[in-house]
Amino acid sequence: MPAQLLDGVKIAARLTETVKKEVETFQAKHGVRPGLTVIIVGEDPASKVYVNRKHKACAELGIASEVVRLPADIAEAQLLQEIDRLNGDPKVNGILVQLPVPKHINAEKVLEQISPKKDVDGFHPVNVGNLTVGKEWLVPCTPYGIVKMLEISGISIEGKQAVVLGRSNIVGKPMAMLLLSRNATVTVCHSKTQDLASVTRQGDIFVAAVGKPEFVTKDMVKPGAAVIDVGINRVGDKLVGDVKFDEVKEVAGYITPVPGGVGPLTIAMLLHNTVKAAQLQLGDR
Ligand SMILES: Nc1nc(=O)c2c([nH]1)NC[C@@H]1CN(c3ccc(C(=O)N[C@@H](CCC(=O)O)C(=O)O)cc3)C=[N+]21
Repeated sequence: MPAQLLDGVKIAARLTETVKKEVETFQAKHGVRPGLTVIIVGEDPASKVYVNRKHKACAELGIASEVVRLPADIAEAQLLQEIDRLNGDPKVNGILVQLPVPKHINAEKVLEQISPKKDVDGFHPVNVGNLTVGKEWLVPCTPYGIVKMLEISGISIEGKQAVVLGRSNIVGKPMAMLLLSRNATVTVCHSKTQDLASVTRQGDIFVAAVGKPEFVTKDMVKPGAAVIDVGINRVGDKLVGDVKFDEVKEVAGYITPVPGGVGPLTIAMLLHNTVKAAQLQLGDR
């Protein structure tokens, strides 16, 4: 029997409904709307698409959103200065610097410049540390969205074997932390893992976040597993995930499509984090 499809658009809409109520409560209490500023450096066309999506999603919810567009050749020091300005602006509750940034800019330094209370990506070392000690404060949007999707879909995590393929700071590592704190037995595997398929086949929950188009084949998947595809790879004019969807759906129990899976959840959790950041700054939490 083919896998049940996990519909990210539908689940994101549900999550967004909740955020909308949080925005209304916040506004009633404080008389202002939560505000998000996205900084985009240079002209990457894919980045533009994401940034427009975020902007639109904010508008629908009553979150004030601004986009700061900076030239690709901006000096690092100037970008850091711009972040400082936003750190000090009380109307700005969330700051997101769209990644990747041009090569002459040190991304790590940029992320560390953002005030941890405004770090809606959850990438600042303070927030990484919080997550690691079990304080879920501002949690990276993609893995957080995946946990919400599992919960809403009735896929239990506790006691399960969870396999995370990929160890990025953005997805793999925080994903592992979230699953671990929900009492899964977590394995993180990657490009240097020996006999990879025998490892990934252990996963009742299998999160693929390697950034290689259709890398995960059916022999790598445990029958009945929940397969979560984080990949967004442009192949020609097509968007494909890290999972070979057509064959893996025949063995998996649940599977997310690309597009329409994890991507929309990422946006929903960004909105959630923006409200949460605003609440933190105004002492609601
Ligand atoms: N600081 C930072 N934070 C990010 O969260 C961040 C980033 N930089 N840089 C780029 C990636 C990518 N990302 C996506 C978000 C939503 C979709 C999304 O909604 N995708 C739709 C459709 C995508 C399409 O049609 O192009 C889907 O999967 O159904 C995709 C990708 C956030 N990122």
